[in-house]
Amino acid sequence: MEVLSISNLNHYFGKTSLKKQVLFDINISIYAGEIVILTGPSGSGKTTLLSLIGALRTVQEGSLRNLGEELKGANEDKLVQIRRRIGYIFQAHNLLPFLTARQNVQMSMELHDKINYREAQDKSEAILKEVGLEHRVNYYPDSLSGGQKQRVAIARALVSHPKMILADEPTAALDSQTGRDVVDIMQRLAKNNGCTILLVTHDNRILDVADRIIYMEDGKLTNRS
Ligand SMILES: Nc1ncnc2c1ncn2[C@@H]1O[C@H](COP(=O)(O)OP(=O)(O)OP(=O)(O)O)[C@@H](O)[C@H]1O
Repeated sequence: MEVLSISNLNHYFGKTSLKKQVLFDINISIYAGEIVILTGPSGSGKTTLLSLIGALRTVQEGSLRNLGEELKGANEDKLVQIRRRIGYIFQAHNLLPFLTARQNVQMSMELHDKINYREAQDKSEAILKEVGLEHRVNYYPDSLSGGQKQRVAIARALVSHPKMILADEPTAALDSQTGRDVVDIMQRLAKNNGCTILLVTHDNRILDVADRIIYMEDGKLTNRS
């Protein structure tokens, strides 16, 4: 089943004479449960494409259907609904420093779902255990290592069982073993939940987790696998 379908997508930054095209005629389909890595040189447009897919930026030209909804021309309400069905993991994990690991995970559930406090607490603790942080549930981000923070971010992205995970350089700040552990956890949890992962990375050490690798250069896609 197709979860993402992009056709003839173009994107521009700036206006009038400063207008610069950064994405050129992007066409891509991604299927349920696939792990796809998007890689390519710095400045080639990967983050721009990921943010369009994640409904974080307005689609200007072409068609982008994600999770059954057309994002081109979608109103803010629809964009919000789509964002709720996506888990985001970024290089800077964006944990709130004044909340513990559990509270960071739990808060995302309380924002998303109609769920009572006790249930949210249990689910948050269960997913932190799954990422190997059962001993760090009540720690604040400042007292966690980089890899542990990134695992909290993964737990937070996955706790609501999103159909899609979008990850931008999730291992960039990590040493190679920790980076490896983090993607292995993402892969395992996503496979268990039937979730699709689109991961932007420069990190050659993690390319093997992908079912498919898509290469981007100068705003264009080339399929090398
Ligand atoms: N808000 C913006 N305004 C103007 N130009 C932008 C903006 N964001 C990105 N760009 C330009 O768009 C192009 C693509 O940037 P993008 O961040 O998508 O590339 P990337 O492949 O993700 O790079 P990196 O791997 O370094 O993160 C670059 O030329 C960049 O300078």
